[in-house]
Amino acid sequence: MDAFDLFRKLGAGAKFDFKRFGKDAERFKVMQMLSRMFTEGILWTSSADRKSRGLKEGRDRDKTSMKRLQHLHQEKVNRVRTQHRINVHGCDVPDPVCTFSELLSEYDLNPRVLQNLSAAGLTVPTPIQMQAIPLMMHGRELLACAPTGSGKTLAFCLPLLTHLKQPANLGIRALVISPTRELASQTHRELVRLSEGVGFRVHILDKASMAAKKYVPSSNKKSDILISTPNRLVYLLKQDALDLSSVEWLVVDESDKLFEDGRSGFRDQLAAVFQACSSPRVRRALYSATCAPDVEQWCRLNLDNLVSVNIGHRNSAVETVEQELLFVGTENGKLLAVRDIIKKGFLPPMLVFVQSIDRARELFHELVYEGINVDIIHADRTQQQARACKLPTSSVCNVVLSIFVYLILGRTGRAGRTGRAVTFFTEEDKPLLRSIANVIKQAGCPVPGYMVGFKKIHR
Ligand SMILES: Nc1ncnc2c1ncn2[C@@H]1O[C@H](COP(=O)(O)OP(=O)(O)OP(=O)(O)O)[C@@H](O)[C@H]1O
Repeated sequence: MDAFDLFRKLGAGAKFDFKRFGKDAERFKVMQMLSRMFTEGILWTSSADRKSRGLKEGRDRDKTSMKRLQHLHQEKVNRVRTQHRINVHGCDVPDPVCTFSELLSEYDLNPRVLQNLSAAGLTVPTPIQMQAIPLMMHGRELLACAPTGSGKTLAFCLPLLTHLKQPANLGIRALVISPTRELASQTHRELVRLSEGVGFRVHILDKASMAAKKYVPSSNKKSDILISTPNRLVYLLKQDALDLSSVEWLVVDESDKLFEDGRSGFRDQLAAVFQACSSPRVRRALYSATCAPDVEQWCRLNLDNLVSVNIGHRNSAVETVEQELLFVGTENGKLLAVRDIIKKGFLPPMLVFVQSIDRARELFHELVYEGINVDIIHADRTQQQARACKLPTSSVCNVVLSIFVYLILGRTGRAGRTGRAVTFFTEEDKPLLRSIANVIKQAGCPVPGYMVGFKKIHR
């Protein structure tokens, strides 16, 4: 029996004085339930009262009060969404939650999970968590877009744990697809941390765990949640070595990366995974840092009664990062500008994003020559080399060169921590400047007016 059933049983036929107790109902967050009971004809004025004043009169009066209260409630919900820049599209969207403890009473969150949350120092949900958690807890299919570092992992982990309730030898019931092994491990860690004391079997499908027999696909009845990269998953599916027919929740994390150019094969992989998750009860959620039109289009075609949630502006830069655009004239000017920033003093570490491996190598040698403590991360380096690239945040001048796209700059502003991002541009970059300046402006950082006035490019 859920909270509404209980409320319905207790309150059936009762009189509710909206004038006197309306505020209390708001305070105790039962307004939605009252309004549902009223619409379903369960909540009335008492029969004696109805008789003495005539049924119609009583009903009409209460209906007006209810409408007014519903209106007030909707206003409050809108205020919360506006304040946290939560944009939703879809029908019958549940209200956002403002505290994790609301999930106990309204959505049956396991108290031990709540305890694990607060032990980890997580007390207030982030905007994406406020809206995506209730949606998934209602079993709604979802496309959730929120900036990097905004807590998307927790936004899907909590509903998965709530949905599964407790460990069961029924096969894999929740599947998370992550684009990289690193992200898969991060999600694995989060799920293990949250489910401590509840006993869920959370497994990661990678070479290491399979070699160590931590996860054996043929005996997947002993697994509740599986996390995997798409390649490995599809490889096993092709060999008929994995049964996904018991999956009830499929989450695709960082879906924009999986759809990036050059990875169009992923769409076929995803289709294969969707097909393998053959249970009629399966629900799907896609999470992503940016709201790419092709991902949105794909979701509209493939998901059922889709709700999309966007936090902030689409493709926006993170607000905790102070963004700056700096004109450096030519390519050589970039090196001079980096040197200048370092000489003026800054709080290490610093990440420098460049466009190619060659460029990273070039800059690396220049900075080493200057006596700067610098390391480099790129795809050609081995996993060990990349892992060994550690950055002590002492007074030593640390620089890491990395190859990423512009918006990943947001990674410096994770979970509310602040950072500074400087984008160098040359004469050649001018055609792209208007779009970048607009993104930075949306994040609330100043940009010279002439930049946003540049001509729009269409492609
Ligand atoms: N409600 C919260 N309160 C405080 N910190 C939180 C909260 N939710 C998540 N975090 C922390 O914020 C950090 C970033 O979260 P997370 O990695 O889930 O972000 P993300 O949106 O998935 O980012 P990315 O797109 O880079 O993967 C983590 O260290 C996480 O523990």
